[in-house]
Amino acid sequence: MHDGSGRIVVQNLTKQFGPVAAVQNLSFTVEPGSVTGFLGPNGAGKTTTLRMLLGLVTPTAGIGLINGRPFHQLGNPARVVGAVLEAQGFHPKRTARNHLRVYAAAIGVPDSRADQVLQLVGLGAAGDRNAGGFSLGMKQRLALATALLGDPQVLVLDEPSNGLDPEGIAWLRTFLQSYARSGRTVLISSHLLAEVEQTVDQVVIVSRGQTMYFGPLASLREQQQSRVLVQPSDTAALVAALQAEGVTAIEQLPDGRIAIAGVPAKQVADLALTAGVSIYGIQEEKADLERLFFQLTSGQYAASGPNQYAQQPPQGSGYYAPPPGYQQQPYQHGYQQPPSGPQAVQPGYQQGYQQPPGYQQGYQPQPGYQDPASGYQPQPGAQDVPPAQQPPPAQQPPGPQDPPSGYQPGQGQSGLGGGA
Ligand SMILES: Nc1ncnc2c1ncn2[C@@H]1O[C@H](COP(=O)(O)OP(=O)(O)OP(=O)(O)O)[C@@H](O)[C@H]1O
Repeated sequence: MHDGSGRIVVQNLTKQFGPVAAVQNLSFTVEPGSVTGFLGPNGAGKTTTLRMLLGLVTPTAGIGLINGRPFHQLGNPARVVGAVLEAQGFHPKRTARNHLRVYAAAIGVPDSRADQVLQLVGLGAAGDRNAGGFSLGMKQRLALATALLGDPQVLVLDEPSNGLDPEGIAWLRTFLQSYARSGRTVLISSHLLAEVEQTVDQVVIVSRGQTMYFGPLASLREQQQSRVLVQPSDTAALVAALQAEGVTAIEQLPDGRIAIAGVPAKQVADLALTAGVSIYGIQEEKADLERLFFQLTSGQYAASGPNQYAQQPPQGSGYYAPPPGYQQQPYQHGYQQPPSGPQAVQPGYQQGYQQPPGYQQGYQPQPGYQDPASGYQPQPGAQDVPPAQQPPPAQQPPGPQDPPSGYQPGQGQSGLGGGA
């Protein structure tokens, strides 16, 4: 039996697809009560990791656990984990309500749950419409509704904001935060930090299948450092003057300016004056999280050449500093060598999650839901279906409502926990 903790543990997960190292030694933990963002550029290995966690891909090495168990040992996984990997695969001629009823029957929850989850995701008025006519955003909501059918303790969503309009994104944010604050676990992937920045409490940032950062978003924010952007009359002379003063975090910008981190603008201007360099423009720039994210992940496809002014980044400043354990390479503009091994994950960030203020407010769990610590209870009605009458696990919903061709259990509407 699983431990009911709501905890996701990814331990040294590795997946090699022939020559492609999709995921390399990835480790992180997601605690209940939080929304965790799983972030990285296209091809970073996010989907592969989630698919391994959901038992859809066999790891080359390592393990993914939900409630202390691999997915296939969860019993009726749809009651533990709801997942959306792709908002695809709905039968186009099936109404949203019927789609949900098929899956409700497959996991042994009553038909009435279909209407409940339609309401939950804001599709209450669209239950009689065929899913084939849904917009991408509506399909995202329907996929989420499917994932919620089993009233799961853990939600795993791959790029859930795809196709949502701004109102939909705001709605999803509130929904996921409320869901987490009711004591559940939410893991969402995205390739855009900005998209989830206001939603997530902690982040796992991956690049080229490796962990670049794992910890609270607040700590990542604290690592930011402002830069001074300068347009000097003689760049080489100013760089030499800065380096003579021990200033090494200097970057050549494409527009001809140089960016200097770790020193105030006044010091740069004074140094320039002493060196006889005129300043045509100077500006203090507050680093934003997006740029830090880009710097952590840009190695994946970066093709920029070496920066002629590049020096070793300042240790511990957090601005360019990679996690402890990182083996320093000659620093290149826009390029960060990834860390190797689990020790690259910042140790302090693995500490227990602190419940955010307002915890237990917001999302109201289904009646009958109990805190995981006291044993997870399926929602009322679910247990009304005697085990003998329960349909077999939802490999394929039966009969005339068979999924469209190309459907694979666990894809698309994998609210059944990847095919349960
Ligand atoms: N079945 C597969 N066979 C071969 N290579 C694969 C397979 N699945 C994924 N890959 C490769 O593994 C790497 C990671 O892919 P993955 O889909 O996990 O990344 P991602 O971070 O989810 O990207 P995106 O944001 O674009 O969805 C990519 O290089 C991809 O081409």
